[in-house]
Amino acid sequence: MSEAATHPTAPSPAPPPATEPAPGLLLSLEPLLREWLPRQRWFAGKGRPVAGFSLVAATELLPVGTAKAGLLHLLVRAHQPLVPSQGAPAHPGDCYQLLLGVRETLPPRLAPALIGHVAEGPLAGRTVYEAMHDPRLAEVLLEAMRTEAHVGELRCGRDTRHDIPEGLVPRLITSEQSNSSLVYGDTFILKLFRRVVPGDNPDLELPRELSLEGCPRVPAPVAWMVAELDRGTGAEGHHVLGVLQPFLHGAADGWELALSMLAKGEDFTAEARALGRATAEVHTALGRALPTVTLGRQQLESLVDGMTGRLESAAQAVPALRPYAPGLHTAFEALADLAAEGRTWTAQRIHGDLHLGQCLRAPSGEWSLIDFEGEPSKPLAERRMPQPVARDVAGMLRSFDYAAHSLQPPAADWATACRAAYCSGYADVAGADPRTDPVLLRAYETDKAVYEVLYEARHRPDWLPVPLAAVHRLATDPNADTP
Ligand SMILES: Nc1ncnc2c1ncn2[C@@H]1O[C@H](COP(=O)(O)OP(=O)(O)O)[C@@H](O)[C@H]1O
Ligand SMILES: O=P(O)(O)O[C@H]1O[C@H](CO)[C@@H](O[C@H]2O[C@H](CO)[C@@H](O)[C@H](O)[C@H]2O)[C@H](O)[C@H]1O
Repeated sequence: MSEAATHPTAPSPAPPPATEPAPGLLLSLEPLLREWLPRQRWFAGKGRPVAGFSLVAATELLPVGTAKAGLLHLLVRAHQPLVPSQGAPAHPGDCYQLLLGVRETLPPRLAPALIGHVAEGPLAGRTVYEAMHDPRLAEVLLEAMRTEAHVGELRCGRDTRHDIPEGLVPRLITSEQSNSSLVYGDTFILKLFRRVVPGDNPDLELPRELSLEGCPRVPAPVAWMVAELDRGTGAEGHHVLGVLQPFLHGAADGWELALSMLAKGEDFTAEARALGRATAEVHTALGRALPTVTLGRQQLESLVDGMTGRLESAAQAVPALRPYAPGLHTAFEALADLAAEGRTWTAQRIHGDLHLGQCLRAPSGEWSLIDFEGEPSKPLAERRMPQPVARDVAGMLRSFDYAAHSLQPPAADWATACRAAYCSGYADVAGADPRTDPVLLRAYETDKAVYEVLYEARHRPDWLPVPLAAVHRLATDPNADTP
């Protein structure tokens, strides 16, 4: 550990025994949350008004009364009626993890973290802010994991094979994220999940399994924080709140790397091939570690029904997709035809949302895959189901196409070469080339492109032409995107 990576002053404050936050706490915070929460990038309920909040769990990690800076850990449910005008029943609402700092006054360096000033209730007169911006409070989280603290309903655990040094200096990473991550001394990264659901989060479950399998392609979880909630909280059960893993210092994000090499006219096929190998290594290890199943006719019919349903609802939501729907259906029908002929496929646990942005290349040139949460909008049970590996392969193939669209006109030959190299790399390790199963691959690429149309229409309308171009090809020429 380098000198610069350790804290020069006092040791981190240990989390105290649990204390019950004062009654009326949520009521006093509600006006601030109502204004602040919907503006956060990770807020999943955008576009639907928040009718109110309920407190699922509250833990004082540092007392808010006495210390200079208090730390409150809250799980808060945001209630959002689906169709308020029609008086529809209230949506149960998503549960969010909030880490709030509480001070008398906020020093200027923490101004960007401000949530607001509390007018009444137990915190009246105090300033509430995002605790992760405050190194003093971020240290408390690492210390809780280092000491395997149990505080209220919060439980920290760790893999004792890894040392967690004291006093690593924290910093919040600022990239666009669905969650929030803190880097400690360039040694560890702690991902704090924002929208939390009961059950095993695959972003902890799968990297742990891969680590036990000795698969080096995924950073192994070093520690974790969970909440064990009792009945009566409206969210009983086990909730994964955060995962600490080694920080791959100096690693390049696959998406950024692909764009920069493409812009410079540099060949990316060697990287694409290495990515194919890395994907296959992860799949092979997951296939060994966790159960695999055979998808027979019935399961394939329900797979095809899911794809068809997603296409129909995306076409409802995005008019530009409608002209292509009949052509896209043929991709799913072809899969249904194979199933009707008695063809079966193996399914296993996979990454579930693989694209170039989920791949990190270390300075050594080794690739790692991160972010095993799956598509966050899907229910947890669905994300944890075994699926054909072709789904991850299709995600990566779509990503090469996205990257090619960073140039105008799009670098179609670049994408074709990368897609082929990726499949070859995959075959080197897995022994089976994804291209030998074109019907399944086309069905998954079509499903992903349809998902992307909806995603871009909702989040980045300027990007909509990228998946729409793919949809056009996939709908009009079944062989157009064959790698
Ligand atoms: N182990 C790691 N080492 C270095 N950087 C990482 C690591 N894990 C994540 N990151 C960085 O953090 C960003 C967000 O991580 P990710 O797991 O994708 O979070 P989210 O689910 O919030 O999008 C990544 O794009 C990457 O740049
Ligand atoms: O960030 P997440 O992992 O939650 O994924 C979502 O956002 C991605 C964009 O950030 C989106 O990916 C799409 O755009 C990427 C380029 O920005 C491209 O590499 C991917 O292939 C493409 O699907 C992803 O679909 C969405 O779930």
